[in-house]
Amino acid sequence: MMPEPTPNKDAAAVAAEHNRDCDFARKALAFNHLTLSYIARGAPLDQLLDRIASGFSCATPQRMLAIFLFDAQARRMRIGAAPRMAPAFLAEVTALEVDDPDTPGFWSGLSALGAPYGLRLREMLPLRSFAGEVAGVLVVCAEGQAAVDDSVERDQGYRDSVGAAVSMAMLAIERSLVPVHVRVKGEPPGMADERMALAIEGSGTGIWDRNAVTGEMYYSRGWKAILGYEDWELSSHLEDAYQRIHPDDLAYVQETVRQHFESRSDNYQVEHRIRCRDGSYKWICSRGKVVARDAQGNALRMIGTTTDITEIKSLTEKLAKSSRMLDYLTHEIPGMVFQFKVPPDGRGYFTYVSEGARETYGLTPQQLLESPTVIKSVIHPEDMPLYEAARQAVLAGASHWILEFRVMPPGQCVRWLRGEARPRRLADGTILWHGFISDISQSKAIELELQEFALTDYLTQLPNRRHFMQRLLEEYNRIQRGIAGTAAVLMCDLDHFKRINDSLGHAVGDQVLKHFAGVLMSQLRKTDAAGRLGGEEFAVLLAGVDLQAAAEFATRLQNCFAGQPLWHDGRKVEVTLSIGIALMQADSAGQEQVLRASDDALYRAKERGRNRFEFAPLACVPRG
Ligand SMILES: Nc1nc2c(ncn2[C@@H]2O[C@H](COP(=O)(O)OP(=O)(O)OP(=O)(O)O)[C@@H](O)[C@H]2O)c(=O)[nH]1
Repeated sequence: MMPEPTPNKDAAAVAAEHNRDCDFARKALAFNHLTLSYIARGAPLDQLLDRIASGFSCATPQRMLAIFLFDAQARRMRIGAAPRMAPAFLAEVTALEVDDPDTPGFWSGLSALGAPYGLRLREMLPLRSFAGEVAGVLVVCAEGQAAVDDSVERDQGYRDSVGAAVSMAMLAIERSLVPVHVRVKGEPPGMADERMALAIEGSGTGIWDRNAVTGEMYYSRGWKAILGYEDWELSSHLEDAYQRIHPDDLAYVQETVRQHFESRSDNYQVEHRIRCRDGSYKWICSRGKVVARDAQGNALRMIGTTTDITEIKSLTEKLAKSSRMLDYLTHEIPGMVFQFKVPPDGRGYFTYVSEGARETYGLTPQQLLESPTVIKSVIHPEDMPLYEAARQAVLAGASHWILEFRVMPPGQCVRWLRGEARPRRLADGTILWHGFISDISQSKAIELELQEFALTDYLTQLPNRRHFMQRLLEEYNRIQRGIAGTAAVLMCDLDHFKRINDSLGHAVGDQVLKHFAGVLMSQLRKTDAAGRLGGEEFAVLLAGVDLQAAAEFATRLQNCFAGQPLWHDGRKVEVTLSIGIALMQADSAGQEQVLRASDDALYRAKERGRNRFEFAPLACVPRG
């Protein structure tokens, strides 16, 4: 109760004190209401008594409150709640033998026990059951050796607190005596089909029921369990419910509810975060529906279910992450990543194509997904047989796929691509190919350049020995297979070339070699070939000719070379040419042997005075 104002206090001080008292009374009332609602919902007795004792200690810090429960059979006390009291003292209390806690003798005994611990017993009130039996005692103690300020006990607020604590403790004790099955009877309100509700609860889903007019909420036991609450916990106020929703999700939830209340959606469905008892957040999915409206269409009642989707959310997030990662990888790496599926029926199709399809084939991923044959429209015609053969091999179940081929996307220049893929065989016979297409145009250009470099004589730009010998072998094979007739092989050597080097210098010698190469090339047909075999030695292959035609060519070449001499410092650099000729035919032992025979003939031409040609006698060309 509010103390009487003293005459020397000014009005402001009195008002402040009054406000403090009102505030205190409001808080105490709210605390007691909540405790009573916990009692009504059957919260465990120990937790209730603890709440009552702690609440009292908060309101009256000068005193300590303990509740001891009496077991008449064992004539012992057990601790109901005793926050802040020494464990040794409590141990002695439980060891104390009590005939009847409702006697002055018990008071003295308990006082004596507390004294050594600095506890001075101020009140001891019996807690009676409805049947009138003493079920326990509520004890209030002062602490310390100093003189006790007994004005505390005279304060009406204190008296009210003690009274409330006693009443609530008695209620809690009485409630704890009611069998459980009696307590759960009658809930949940508004659940027409209890079995259905139980089934839903059994599946880990919670049920809620909202009075849309008063804002009162009913939560099922399962709903509370999702958030880690006991069945007797949680208030039924809508404001409290909204406070549990993650602040970032609140507006979205409220807006969705509003829309459903206004009949703008058939169902209410939200996914949001909600605060649990331990302060952590869970993701939940709530689905519901307004089940009753008034004549004006205003929502009266809404029922729904809540499912914990935290794990699904985290899995979804993980999946999204790896999918994003895949996208980043396939988008950022130049080239096209794909998955190609070949079912047992042998008709293959793409199941995944990355964005790289645009830069490789000049086609969209969608085009490839719709039909893999669209690729054929951009394959270089010369590489089509190669590509088709590789495709057939893939469909037939090859063990790998590696192919370098050219494409000509519309409006773009020719590009070299390299494809590589490996198969994975599934149990049903399906083969999944995973592969990668890269644009190798740049490296291919370098490779071709190097190839050219490796096969070309740097000075004259004629094929070098290796290249010429390849060409000679090809022609020999053609003759062997009967595709071509005879061919002539000519070995040409500049006469006294050393003298030019010695007299005019090596650089002029180089120019003479280049000049001769030019003259030689000018005399060749497309089907012929020439090469610089080394030094001032050149070889010529005249396809499809006999010795007569070869002799005519040799004469023409010599005349041509003589008729177009190189000029140096205003003077002609006159060089003549010796040639040895051998015939390559079907029965020749090999291209090397034919070349050697022409070389022998050249040697004879040199011997016989140079600037002339000689035939290798047919008998001298080894036969196979
Ligand atoms: N300038 C220049 N000279 C070269 C090159 N390769 C070889 N030679 C020279 O060609 C000359 C060939 O001399 P020899 O083998 O004696 O032949 P020759 O002087 O032509 O005499 P015959 O062949 O017997 O008519 C040597 O002096 C080589 O150094 C080259 O790439 N450039």
